[in-house]
Amino acid sequence: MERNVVGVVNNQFHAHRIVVGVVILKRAFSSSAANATKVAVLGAAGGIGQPLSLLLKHNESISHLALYDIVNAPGVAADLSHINTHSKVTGYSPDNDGLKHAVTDATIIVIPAGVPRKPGMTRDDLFNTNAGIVKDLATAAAQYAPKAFMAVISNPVNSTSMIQKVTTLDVVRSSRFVSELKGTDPKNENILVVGGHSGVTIIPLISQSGAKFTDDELKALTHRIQFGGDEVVKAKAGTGSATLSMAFSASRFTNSLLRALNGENGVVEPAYVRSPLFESKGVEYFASNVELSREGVGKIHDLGPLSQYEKDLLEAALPELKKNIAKGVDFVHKQ
Ligand SMILES: NC(=O)c1ccc[n+]([C@@H]2O[C@H](COP(=O)([O-])OP(=O)(O)OC[C@H]3O[C@@H](n4cnc5c(N)ncnc54)[C@H](O)[C@@H]3O)[C@@H](O)[C@H]2O)c1
Ligand SMILES: O=C(O)C[C@H](O)C(=O)O
Repeated sequence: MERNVVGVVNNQFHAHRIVVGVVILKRAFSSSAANATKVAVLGAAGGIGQPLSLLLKHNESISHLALYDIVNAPGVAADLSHINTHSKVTGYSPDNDGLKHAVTDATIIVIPAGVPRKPGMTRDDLFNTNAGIVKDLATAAAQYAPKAFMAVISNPVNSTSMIQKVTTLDVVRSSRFVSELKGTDPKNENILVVGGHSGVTIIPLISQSGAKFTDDELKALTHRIQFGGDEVVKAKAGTGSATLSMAFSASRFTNSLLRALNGENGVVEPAYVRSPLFESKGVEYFASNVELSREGVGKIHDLGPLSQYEKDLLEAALPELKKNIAKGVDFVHKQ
């Protein structure tokens, strides 16, 4: 979903652009595919890949889970395959055309492959390494699975994706952080987060939830949501960034996309997609609520009413987002 992030590109016609982005949309989902749904996870042996694969093993809509990584994917697959849910699990390494076999006939390809941050690094510092990894994987996906929808998790998603779940993680965090402050059930706290997925580009629209906070509380809460990833990077002290909450979020997004591909109406998730919302300001990709459909991205929702505080957050986010997007686009053009 990788352009938690950027636009929806039909990879049949824009295969060379997949590089930057992550996700891609595609064509109509056939009813036979609905009965035999293969999901491929690329980077499946990593900190996100393993718990994500575990969660997907529990998804009854998936008939085949194909796991690929440069290390250990066959072992992870063997382990998961003993879980008594109905889906088949297969694991692939780069040997013997493993990547090709992993993605062929996939309906959805989720990409958590890549290097995570260490304390003191920004997501943007990961660009040089991760853009190349995503490019290689997305190129193979375009070649062997041209109909698949791709969801890219690899950071910096503001620059690497075309439709992503990243905003799902920000929404999951916001719900939890607000419920902690108010002492409520997080299931009832639906906080929309729009923009992008890095620092000031993360714009929580808390006013729409009806929750009342003092100015200081609101400022602190907004900062915590914008820098929730840094909180985890710091706590993990050099051993990685968020994996379990990201796996949960990616699993939620994948499940929503499967429901929409199977014909369910009204499935809405925040997603970073090519968007008309701020195109006139030169920002071509923007995360907002998106109705998922058989075609991937359906209706892109407006932001709704914003408080003055949120309007100011938006003004601060747009120039940074524009820069992030330009970086991904430049990378693609140089290939
Ligand atoms: N979008 C988000 O909200 C979000 C949240 C958390 C983490 N992330 C990003 O996700 C990425 C992965 O994080 P992690 O904690 O799982 O890292 P990790 O290092 O634990 O796992 C990454 C996995 O990718 C594999 N890999 C590397 N190159 C590969 C290639 N060419 N093909 C296949 N597999 C390859 C590695 O072998 C490893 O198993 C990082 O870039 C991180 O910043 C994004
Ligand atoms: O912070 C990171 O680098 C990982 C991820 O983007 C997050 O928000 O947790």
